[in-house]
Amino acid sequence: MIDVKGISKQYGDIQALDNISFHIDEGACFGLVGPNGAGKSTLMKILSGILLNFHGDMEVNDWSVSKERLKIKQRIGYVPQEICLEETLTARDNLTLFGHLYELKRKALQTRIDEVLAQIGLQDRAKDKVSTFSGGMKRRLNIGCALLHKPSIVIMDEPTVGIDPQSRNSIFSIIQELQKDGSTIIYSSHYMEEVEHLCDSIGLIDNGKLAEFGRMEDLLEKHASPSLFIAGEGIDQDFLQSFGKVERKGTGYLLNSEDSLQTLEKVAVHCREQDIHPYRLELYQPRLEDIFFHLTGTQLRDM
Ligand SMILES: Nc1ncnc2c1ncn2[C@@H]1O[C@H](COP(=O)(O)OP(=O)(O)OP(=O)(O)O)[C@@H](O)[C@H]1O
Repeated sequence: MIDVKGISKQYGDIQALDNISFHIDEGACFGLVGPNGAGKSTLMKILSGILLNFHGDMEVNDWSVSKERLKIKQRIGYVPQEICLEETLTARDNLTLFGHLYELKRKALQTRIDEVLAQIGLQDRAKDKVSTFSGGMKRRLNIGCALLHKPSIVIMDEPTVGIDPQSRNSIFSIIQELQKDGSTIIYSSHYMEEVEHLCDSIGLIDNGKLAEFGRMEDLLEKHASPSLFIAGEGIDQDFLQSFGKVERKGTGYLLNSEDSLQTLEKVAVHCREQDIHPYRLELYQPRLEDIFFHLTGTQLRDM
């Protein structure tokens, strides 16, 4: 169990984190979601024990990060957002270098490196220089370096930025295997679909503040009042606003009302009477992206 207790962090005048508190169950895959600059990396670095100068505390199984930082660090594997590898060395040599940082001994280290190479699917490229690797392979090796000491908590800061869909899927598989083996995962992203796909609990962060956190299914249920999506020629704000609250979404409009099913019937009748033929008229279940927008007024994309 990880307990984050009132963490705040300031860089000069910038309030990067403002009194953040949440908890993560053991074995969970926790997604930290927010737009660029929201404070995700800062929080990840504090949770990893790398960034020391902050207010508040974090407890891992009742150990406080401010008092038992080294003990906690041994249980954590941190995958930074920036690729942190030596390009002129092979994959195996990079892993050996990181293994030495974790003070793993020679024979045990080589055995562990073989296990990690299999885990990240790079056995065949172990002897190749990192400079010959694709972006996705570098990302996987970056993850491998954080797994050498068998951490029970793995913290990954936007590990899929700038890679192709195939590499992304293989990173998802690595994460799912880690979770199956009992690890707790903390995963940050500004791609909502990734988090929906991978994580069982989430924290939504915007402008240094935690807008919401909890189990994914509880959150979806809490914010899940369906609305109506309608699009077509002749359908505009004036046409719809007598039925409820209207907002533009993509090529059409979202219509929020007390009873969306009843509204759908009324809109359908009205369309027939007016000889208007929508090409889409359907109930729309909010996604995490909508919930985030509803809570913060901030879009996750194009920031
Ligand atoms: N070392 C630093 N010095 C000064 N300001 C910083 C520093 N690191 C981060 N910040 C600022 O703190 C805020 C939060 O940044 P942070 O990198 O934690 O956000 P993020 O959610 O991880 O963003 P991204 O998705 O772009 O990585 C931003 O306003 C950023 O400019």
